[in-house]
Amino acid sequence: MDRRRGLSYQRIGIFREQPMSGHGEPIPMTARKSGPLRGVAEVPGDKSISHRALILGALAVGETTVTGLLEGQDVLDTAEAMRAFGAEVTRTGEGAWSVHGVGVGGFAEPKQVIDCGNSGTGVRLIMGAMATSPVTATFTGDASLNKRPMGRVTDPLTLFGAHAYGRRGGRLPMTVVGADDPVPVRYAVPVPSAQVKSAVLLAGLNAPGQTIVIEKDATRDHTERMLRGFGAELTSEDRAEGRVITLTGQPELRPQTVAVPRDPSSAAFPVCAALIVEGSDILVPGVSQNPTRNGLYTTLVEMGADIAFENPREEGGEPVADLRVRASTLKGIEVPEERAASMIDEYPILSVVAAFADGTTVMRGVKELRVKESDRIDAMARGLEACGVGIEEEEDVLIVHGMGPKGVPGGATAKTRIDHRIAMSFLILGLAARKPVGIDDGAPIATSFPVFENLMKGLGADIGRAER
Ligand SMILES: O=C(O)C1=C[C@@H](OP(=O)(O)O)[C@@H](O)[C@H](O)C1
Ligand SMILES: C=C(OP(=O)(O)O)C(=O)O
Repeated sequence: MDRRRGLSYQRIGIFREQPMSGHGEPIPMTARKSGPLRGVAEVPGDKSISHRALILGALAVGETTVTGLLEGQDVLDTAEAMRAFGAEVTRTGEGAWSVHGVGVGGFAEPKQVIDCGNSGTGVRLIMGAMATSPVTATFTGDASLNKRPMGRVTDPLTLFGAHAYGRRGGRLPMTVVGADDPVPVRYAVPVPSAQVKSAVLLAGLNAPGQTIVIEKDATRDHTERMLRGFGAELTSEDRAEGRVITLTGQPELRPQTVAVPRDPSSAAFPVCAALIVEGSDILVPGVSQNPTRNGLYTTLVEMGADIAFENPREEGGEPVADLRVRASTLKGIEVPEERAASMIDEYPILSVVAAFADGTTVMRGVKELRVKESDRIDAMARGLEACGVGIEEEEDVLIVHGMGPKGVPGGATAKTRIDHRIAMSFLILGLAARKPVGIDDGAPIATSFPVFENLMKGLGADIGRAER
């Protein structure tokens, strides 16, 4: 611990010794080779859409009701944050929530530090949402979130007139002083990031005039869809420079009824498990097929996956389908770089599937994985190597040499590094590897997929807590 820095934070009165949020005791878990997976996997609501429903509900005037909200810790932390900014947020039933919003520009100043736990989406979107209101807030998170870069969000927020004071390197804990007289901004997002884009758009809500965001590679568009749904004037055009999104500031947002579709990033785990566990045949209903999110599914089909996209329809303003998935013989492929944004959270589980494929899978353009809950390229590479899989890695590339019919040896314990997706990926690997695969800590799974263990067991997966 840097004592000098700790003291100076205390002197300026911002960073008193705040307890860092955590996930309690580690939960070691083990997965073993399983018989065919069968049944229906009803995965929880979309995490990205759940955060946005709470934040936009808090910025609307009147009562927004949400059904199918993901009740994972990341989203619960956002709910708590919205209360701290003055919204009334109530759970009315399973996945059913009510938000009485305070209106654009109506945020109150929080009386306590905002703890966003493990959630990059939560902290970055909330910073954006408050940055153009005359309030000051201090944000913190767990040991993983406090290592992640926040400058990518606070840089554009300062253009609106906000100020940010954090640890060196733009790390949490960080205090954001909202602009008294915000100005609108034109901003080309330098990294492919829906969180940065969304933070700028949410800040633009309380700036007069038009805020324009340009993204070279289109990232998930839930913020744009939902802003329109809440009555904001927003246009999105694909031009030579990329996707140009124009938002007219200071709208009165109208409260909505939001039905959150199921999360394609969570669905990825049972889907990929069914593909690699011999004889499996499962149904995963109502999974969002938003084109800015479905890159994994396109990739799996290219690898030879037997997935039927049944009953395509629209739910909660998003295209959804029921996925019927059967165990498949897969081949390694090159995943095109331009697909990365539409499957950014799915590379860890794709690298597991790739380990069982015949031939090599090359994933390029993936360096954003290094600044997620963990350095996901390193976490997957080390864990897969320990399980007997050949890996090559560069700053922006991950290559997996599939074991094909030989199968994956397994027989190792992977470090999950406070990263839910790493934890779930290695448990899925264990279901099809020759020897059991352990993880040192399954607790982070509760951030995005609290029912993961029971859902997978319900399909027939041999997953358990602690060594047996
Ligand atoms: O906007 C969002 O809801 C998210 C955007 C992505 O992050 P980046 O914006 O950092 O790529 C993704 O990894 C994260 O899980 C959710
Ligand atoms: C990267 C993720 O989330 P966040 O950035 O919100 O922590 C994720 O869920 O994989």
